[in-house]
Amino acid sequence: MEELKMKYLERLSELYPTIASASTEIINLQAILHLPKATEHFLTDIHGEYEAFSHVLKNGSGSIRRKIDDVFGNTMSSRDKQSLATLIYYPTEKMDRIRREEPNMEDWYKITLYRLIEVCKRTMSKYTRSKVRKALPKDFAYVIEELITEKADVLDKEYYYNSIISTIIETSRAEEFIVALSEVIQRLTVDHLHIVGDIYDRGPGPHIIMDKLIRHHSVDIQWGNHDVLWMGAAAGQRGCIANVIRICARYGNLDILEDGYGINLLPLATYALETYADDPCTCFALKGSTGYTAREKEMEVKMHKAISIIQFKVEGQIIKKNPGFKLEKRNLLHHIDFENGTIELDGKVYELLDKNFPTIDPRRPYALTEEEEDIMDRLERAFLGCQKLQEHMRFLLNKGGLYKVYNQNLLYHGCVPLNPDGSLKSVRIYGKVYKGKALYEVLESYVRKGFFALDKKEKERGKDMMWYIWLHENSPLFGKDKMATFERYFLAEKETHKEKKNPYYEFLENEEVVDRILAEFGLPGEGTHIVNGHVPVKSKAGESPIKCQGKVLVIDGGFSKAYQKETGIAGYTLIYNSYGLILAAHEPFESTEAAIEKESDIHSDSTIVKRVIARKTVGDTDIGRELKKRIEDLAWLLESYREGIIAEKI
Ligand SMILES: O=P(O)(O)OC[C@H]1O[C@](O)(COP(=O)(O)O)[C@@H](O)[C@@H]1O
Ligand SMILES: [Mn+2]
Repeated sequence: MEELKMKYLERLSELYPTIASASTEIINLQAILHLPKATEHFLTDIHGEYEAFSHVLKNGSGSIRRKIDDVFGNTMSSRDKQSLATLIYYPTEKMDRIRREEPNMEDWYKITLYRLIEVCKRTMSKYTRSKVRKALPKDFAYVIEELITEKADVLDKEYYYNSIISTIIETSRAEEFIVALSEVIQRLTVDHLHIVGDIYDRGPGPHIIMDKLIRHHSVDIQWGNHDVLWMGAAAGQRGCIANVIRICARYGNLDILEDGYGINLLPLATYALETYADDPCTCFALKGSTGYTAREKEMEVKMHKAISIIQFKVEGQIIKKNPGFKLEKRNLLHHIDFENGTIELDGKVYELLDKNFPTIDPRRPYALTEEEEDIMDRLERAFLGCQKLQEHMRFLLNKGGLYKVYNQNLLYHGCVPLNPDGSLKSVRIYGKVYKGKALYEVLESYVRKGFFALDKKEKERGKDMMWYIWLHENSPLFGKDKMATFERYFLAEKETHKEKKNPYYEFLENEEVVDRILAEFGLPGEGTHIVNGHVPVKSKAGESPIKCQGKVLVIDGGFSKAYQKETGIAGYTLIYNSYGLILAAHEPFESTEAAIEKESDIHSDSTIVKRVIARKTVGDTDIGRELKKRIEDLAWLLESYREGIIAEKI
């Protein structure tokens, strides 16, 4: 036998030193292969909406409610079922309310514990004992296991069971126990979470979402253009920093930076107040600014204008530094006629809605003033030095990437850039040409270089590449011909605001093109899907998230409040369980408060995208494939023991 093989066999025999231990492991693994496939959830374009996000995580996009229905059927009223569901989502808060109204808490504890244990049993039924054990809270692990496993050798099961429950109540541990059970149910309902990009921007709590994701037991993230923008900012790329601040200002969310990340915006605020003292900055009105005083609003509007102008200048510099990006056309400041307050674009003269540019020198329009330079300098240091932001970005780097292939599904945020004829578009990145998967891979490598490269030039390239990914026509995460930020602020003519999508979006119903993309990423054949976010699905206008007979699922349903008037719903969750693919469309989420008080849930309207003929098992998944390989190796070890090639190690 080859030396290497023998070495491997020896190593394996250290782990499974006897015939008995190797065969037991084979039996265990075989058993796992036959368990139903664990549930995966896919969420996308969360855009800082942490309350809705957290609710969807808690309710498993309706999965917990479905479990309650399965367990109790008609034996429980719909109201009671909803109460039980709310308790599972928000156990502490719900019990605070119940205590105020319930005359007999002891009775309530008994009934509730009984019900929770039943739901718990159902939730755990498809996992191995060892997996369940790992999910159990330390304090209650033993008791929960006693309660959820059938005790064949205990004669009076009911008595045994009741006495455990009574002891829990007598020792005043009922509420803690209820919280523990609820959390286990939540935890095991969603086994794995996929985030298909855009955690950041528009909504108020991306940093809270990141904290939650970091604590989540099993998650992967495909970066969205907004996430990469924040990554670029955290790496100190000035174009990204300016955009991040501008978007926070636009949505009245500067406190994400100030309170959430502790980034000092005072230099920018003072500068904006001075520079635009008498300027109403009407073009820079805020999109969401509830809870602001008039003075606060005034200040934010001025900051919004100040950082936007800085952004246009800084971007001009990046474009000049990187001629390979071919973005000269997007440099617009030098087309402004500052005397007349107009701009010439493609031979046409437009009147500017705002004519006050005290900080732009018409001879050197892209040069920062001394003060602006100083502000950017400080901001750069603040972003680079913010520990929490760096931690969040490190998490994105570790758990994420630009795309993922998982259980026969291809996940990415935006698109695969295509030519008008549907073929893969070739894109030049720092002098070399890439397309399809290779394009994704080179871009991802540059993102990582932007953080980790030792070579200064490569690191700089990596940083600029993050800005490129944010807004470039050839970026798979952006996929539109231009980002019309300048036009949207300064021009009334709507046609100039138009951002034309890459041909990719026209081919979503074209099976040949879709199959080609899937094959490009190593997924030829049946039973594969593309899961895509980024472009809000206008379900109100009759658009369906299910494209190409279910091969493509575009699941950006507008968690972002700003987009709900277009989409008509509050986001989608795709659920992939052992029975197939289900798409849940959520109705707008009012508030956590209402969810607890009124027991209102995100109404999840579910569509079955695909029902499998035979229930999917672990054996059908990526993990299953790995387990099968392990079984093969173990069988080889076993044979080697039996054939005398290797000795047992007892
Ligand atoms: O509506 P807002 O916040 O002004 O943002 C508009 C900009 O956001 C983008 O839609 C990008 O954000 P998304 O990735 O969420 O689509 C740009 O194409 C557009 O210029
Ligand atoms: Mn996006």
